[in-house]
Amino acid sequence: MRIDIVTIFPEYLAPLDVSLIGKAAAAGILDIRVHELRTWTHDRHNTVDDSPCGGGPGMVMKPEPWWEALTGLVPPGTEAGTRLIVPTPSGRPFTQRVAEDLATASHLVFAPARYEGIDRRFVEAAAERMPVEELSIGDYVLAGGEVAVLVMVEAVGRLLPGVLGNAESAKDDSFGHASEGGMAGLLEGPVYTKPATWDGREVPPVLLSGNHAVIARWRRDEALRRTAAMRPDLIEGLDPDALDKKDRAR
Ligand SMILES: N#Cc1c(-c2ccc3ccn(Cc4cccnc4)c3c2)n[nH]c1N
Repeated sequence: MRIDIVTIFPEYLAPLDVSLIGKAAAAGILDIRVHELRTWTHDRHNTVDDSPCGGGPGMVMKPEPWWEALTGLVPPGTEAGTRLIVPTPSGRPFTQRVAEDLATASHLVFAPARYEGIDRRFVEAAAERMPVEELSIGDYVLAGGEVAVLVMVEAVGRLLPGVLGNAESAKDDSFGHASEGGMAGLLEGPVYTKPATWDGREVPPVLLSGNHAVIARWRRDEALRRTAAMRPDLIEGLDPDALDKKDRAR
């Protein structure tokens, strides 16, 4: 997967060189390219913003540099397989299901804006050339879209074949599809490691029993318990077929 990120703060995306995503890029699974939006400006001050039409606070990002950037990165006629992602507080929720959908694309272009956002006409013009997703990572207000891009690239990148090692798997992710069984659709339950006793606190004996069926049952019970406590909305949304008889007996 090729990922292009256009921003006025390229240094904000430095974390993508680290850890899981950095290793995936080094392995060639991801081809991540970060671009400075001002590359596509032509005035002496490399202007990317202007005052909002109709008045109001702040500044709005001009459509021209974004359009030139998009056209430079995705020349007309080469849009097949490319999706434009625009982080915005007014977008539809970015969820695990959205991440799974984006993971099927061959090319993602991210447009993290600043100020009050990008002139609407850029999104409208882009949508005539390729699918555009306006996405929000949560119900809080950030100062720009770069943090959202870090979140989205990690959530999507980890789903690509070869990114997670054999020891880890996205199969049982929280928020995954409950219908796939396992913990999918539920929050993660508690995790423990050695020592068996720490601070006078014991690891639950079942985890030391070696009985994998009983351990799996205990873990599912704990996942259900945590989900009911922290995210009852997810319980309501679970596919009934994904709940087995013992779950229903809880
Ligand atoms: N995804 C996402 C986001 C953002 C977000 C994303 C892009 C931009 C670009 C500019 N701003 C600042 C801004 C603009 C308009 C009103 N209020 C604030 C952004 C915020 N905030 N919260 C989220 N969950």
